[in-house]
Amino acid sequence: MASTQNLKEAAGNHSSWESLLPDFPKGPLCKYRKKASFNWKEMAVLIEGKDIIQFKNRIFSALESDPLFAHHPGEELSREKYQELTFLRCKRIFEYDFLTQQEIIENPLKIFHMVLCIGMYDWSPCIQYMLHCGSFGGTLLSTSERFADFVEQIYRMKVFGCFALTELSHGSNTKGIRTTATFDRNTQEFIINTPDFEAAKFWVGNMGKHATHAVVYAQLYTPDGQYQGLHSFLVQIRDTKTLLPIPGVMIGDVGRKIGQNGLDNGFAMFHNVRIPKENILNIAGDVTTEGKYSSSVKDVKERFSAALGSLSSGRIAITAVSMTNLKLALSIAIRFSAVRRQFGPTDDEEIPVLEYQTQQWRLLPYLAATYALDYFCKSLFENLAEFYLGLLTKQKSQRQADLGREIHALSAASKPLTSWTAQQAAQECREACGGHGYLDMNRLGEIRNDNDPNCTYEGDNNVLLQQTSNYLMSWMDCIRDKVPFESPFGTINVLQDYHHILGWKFKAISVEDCMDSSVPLAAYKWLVCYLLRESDLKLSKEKQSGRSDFEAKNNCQVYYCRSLAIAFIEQTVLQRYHDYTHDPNIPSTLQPVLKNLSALYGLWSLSKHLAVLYQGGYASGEQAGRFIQNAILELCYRLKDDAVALVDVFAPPDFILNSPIGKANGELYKNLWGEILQGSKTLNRPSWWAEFCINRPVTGRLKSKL
Ligand SMILES: CCCCCCCCCCCCCCCCCCCCCCCC(=O)SCCNC(=O)CCNC(=O)[C@H](O)C(C)(C)COP(=O)(O)OP(=O)(O)OC[C@H]1O[C@@H](n2cnc3c(N)ncnc32)[C@H](O)[C@@H]1OP(=O)(O)O
Ligand SMILES: Cc1cc2nc3c(=O)[nH]c(=O)nc-3n(C[C@H](O)[C@H](O)[C@H](O)COP(=O)(O)OP(=O)(O)OC[C@H]3O[C@@H](n4cnc5c(N)ncnc54)[C@H](O)[C@@H]3O)c2cc1C
Repeated sequence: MASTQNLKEAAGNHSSWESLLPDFPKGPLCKYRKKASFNWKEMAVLIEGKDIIQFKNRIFSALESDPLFAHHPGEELSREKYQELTFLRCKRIFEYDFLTQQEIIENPLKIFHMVLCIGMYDWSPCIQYMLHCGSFGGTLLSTSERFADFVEQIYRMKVFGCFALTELSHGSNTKGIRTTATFDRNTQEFIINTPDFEAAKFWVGNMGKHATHAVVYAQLYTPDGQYQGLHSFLVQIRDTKTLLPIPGVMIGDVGRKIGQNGLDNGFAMFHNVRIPKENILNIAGDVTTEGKYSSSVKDVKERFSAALGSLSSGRIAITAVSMTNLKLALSIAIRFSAVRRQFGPTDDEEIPVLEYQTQQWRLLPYLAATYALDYFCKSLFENLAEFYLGLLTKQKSQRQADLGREIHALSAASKPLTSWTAQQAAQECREACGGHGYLDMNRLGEIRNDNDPNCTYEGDNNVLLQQTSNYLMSWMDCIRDKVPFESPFGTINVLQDYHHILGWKFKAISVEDCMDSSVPLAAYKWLVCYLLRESDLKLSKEKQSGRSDFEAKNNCQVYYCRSLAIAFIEQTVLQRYHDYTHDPNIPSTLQPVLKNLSALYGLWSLSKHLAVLYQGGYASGEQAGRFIQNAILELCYRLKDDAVALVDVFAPPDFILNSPIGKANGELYKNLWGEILQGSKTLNRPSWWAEFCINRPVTGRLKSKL
């Protein structure tokens, strides 16, 4: 549903938008801006609302005016300097204190807008901040009152935190974690121990150089020798006055990474480190003074879910981080494509590369995906806020448990979908900008490399998709027995009509028929039901042929459960975006372009499943596939004149985007040339000039004499 406030503001008077969103400088992009079918400012107000636009402007201009955030063209920072700068910038975010508690309560979505604005500038300080306030602080905040005073220290940056789950030899398999926490009744302490280096905590963001405290996951043992499963503990790892390691803790940095090098990812080994009894995060279980394990959650599996529950918010955060990378990459590639000219119908008339069908087809579906995923992220964050409120208020209802399961299933698939889409888009945008896309200063390499770990951390994408398909498969008994069911956010309610939907067929009889997202949406509903049925059948067959549960599940992933999880999340994104774009309250000036985006996202995503649509009998004959392909091309064509304005809606200011070829004035060559000449060493003779001019090589001097 469209936000009523945003609808009112979009319908409001145009002059009030002007001060919020100043016009772009005149230049080569004006040609496309004039051709747009809608007013980009009206669209921005509809999508974000004035309050958020003002809030974002406040953050962007604070960063732009602050020398700590100044760009230094042509300068290459060492890793150590970059880590220092990242920390100083993170500290500055605390000094700005952009959000009051009251603002967070009134609109929790502002937290995410704030961090994403900072991430648009550079992901390193943003992720450092999120790990500290979100993964570390948020986990303690939602645990119990016991940590209230400590949480105060987190948000005042008196301590600095990290989240330590992964070990050198175990990441995805969290049950395989080998760090131990043994309760000592005599001293009322837990003893945290790393059995050997393969069980060292590894990859932990902030741990490498500066975190003072960690949420450490460990296997709990009570004094009776009983193993109580995976739990988390608050452990001090460095002295807050000296940043030297606490006795018994060996900590270090894992080294240079492919991206995000401002962040210090680290490792730690604990040699019988003692922590107070109160430092167990009593989310699902606790230990009494006598050393007895107590838990209100009787089921071991449920305790495990609760111990890992805080990962869902991280996965939703990463969904939003990836979607933001789409915005950055597309802003650059589309502005470039609208100005860059190559070839033309006549020798003396070259046309912008955006006019080429191939360029449109390579970029515009990602633009449509950005709009659909942006809307989805916000709706998912609202779902998370509802779940989080329940956690904070200690809800123990069945609904709260169901919310947790659904949030887990959604976040375990939304992270893969969005991070992979951004990964592919960043590469496509890089190539779409030709050689200039490969220049570091144009930022597409940085976006691609910084996005890359989104596919791995907070759970490897392929592993996470199994969680979503497990959740979907868990409804099969209800479906078979025709027992009514529903989920709190309604995302699985489509399965209520499973038997009926399986009889559906592709019905469109022309390309024009396919130009609305209702067509791909219907196909997706069938696809989800079909893949669910096939996955279930495959699992039964595997079991019947004598395979163990483990083997059977493993043999059902490729083409079955994995595809099911992907189809489900794409269908969910499309359903929400379709409903939004077809809301009768959307201004008529914006609805046509929004509907085109929705249709393009739906058809383009669906086109990757064409083989299955035919295989399962939903589509038959040549026409269905041809209609879908032609509709995609037609939508790309219809959207190409809107593309620049659509990017203007979400592109951050030039200072933040920091890409000469992506600047809002479209002066591609002037911007690029200017930036190159600003480099402090661009025109210098190399410092090693004498190696050529004086120390000439003696050809063959080192040739083997054998
Ligand atoms: C001013 C500012 C204030 C801000 C404060 C406000 C705070 C608001 C909170 C916002 C938080 C924002 C956080 C931002 C963070 C952004 C960080 C970005 C940078 C990234 C850093 C990276 C950090 C990391 O990588 S941490 C390490 C992550 N590691 C993993 O994710 C490991 C992946 N593996 C697993 O999770 C599991 O082992 C899994 C899921 C593969 C399961 O393995 P297994 O096969 O052993 O178990 P199952 O049998 O499948 O599961 C049993 C049972 O449990 C259920 N379950 C599992 N996980 C969850 C879960 N997370 N939630 C709920 N339920 C879960 C599972 O479904 C099963 O249930 P059944 O019903 O039995 O099927
Ligand atoms: C930049 C970065 C920052 C990180 N920050 C943190 C942090 O702050 N805190 C923290 O605790 N961790 C952190 N991590 C670790 C991260 O969470 C793990 O890397 C992630 O959970 C994946 O685990 P793994 O590396 O052990 O991969 P593995 O589990 O070893 O996976 C290797 C491959 O095997 C495949 N695979 C594994 N299991 C299965 C299966 N059952 N079925 C099919 N295929 C499978 C995977 O798909 C993958 O391709 C970070 C990682 C990175 C890269």
